[in-house]
Amino acid sequence: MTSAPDRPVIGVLALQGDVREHVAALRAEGADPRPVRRPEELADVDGIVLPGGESTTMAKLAGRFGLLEPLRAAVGSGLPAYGTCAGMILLADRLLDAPPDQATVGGLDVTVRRNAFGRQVDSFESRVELAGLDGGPLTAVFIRAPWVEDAGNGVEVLGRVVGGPADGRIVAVRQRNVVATSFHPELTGDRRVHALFVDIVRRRLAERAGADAGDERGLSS
Ligand SMILES: NC(=O)CC[C@H](N)C(=O)O
Repeated sequence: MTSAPDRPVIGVLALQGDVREHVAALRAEGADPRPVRRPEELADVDGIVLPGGESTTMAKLAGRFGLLEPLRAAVGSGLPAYGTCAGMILLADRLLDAPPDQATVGGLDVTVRRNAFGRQVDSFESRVELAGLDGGPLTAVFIRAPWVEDAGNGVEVLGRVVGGPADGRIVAVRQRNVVATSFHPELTGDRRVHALFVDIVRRRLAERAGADAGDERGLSS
């Protein structure tokens, strides 16, 4: 991980799902996005995006491509990660309404319910206000989306649904360097969540560069 903090290398898990849209949004925010399909590619990134798609398929493919354990280890040791929709499901420590053998990467101390908005409601749009995001509510596109059923103490709730039958449901969370949204900002052209994530990645790179410089000067042991 030797990238310059101003142009961090951000991987997009490219096994299935809406990879291209994330690549475009990350590039527009000044990152150097790269598709990740193999463990060697994961080793080169400063952050990782887990896209929307089908979480059962993605989890199976991640296992088959030997990526599940490396992803767990990387996210577990602080690699910034951002998951949208199926990506949120992959980052959850616990799942509801999932096949019993569905594996996750984990890293977020949350219980996520798959297809939570009901089968009739395949997709819809809603305005969601996100904590810490300037510029007013964003248009959230939900597609067979999950929600966060409950969140542990260390998890910051960034956004909830307002109004309708799902009023108050948690749809955006952050725990340290891990961010997840039930919806798909990569599909709307509103790049504020990607900007937030790129900023998390940049800050971590800068911190690590500072720590390394300290090591070289013998300032830390
Ligand atoms: N748009 C999406 O990512 C849908 C997620 C899908 N329902 C799943 O469970 O994986």
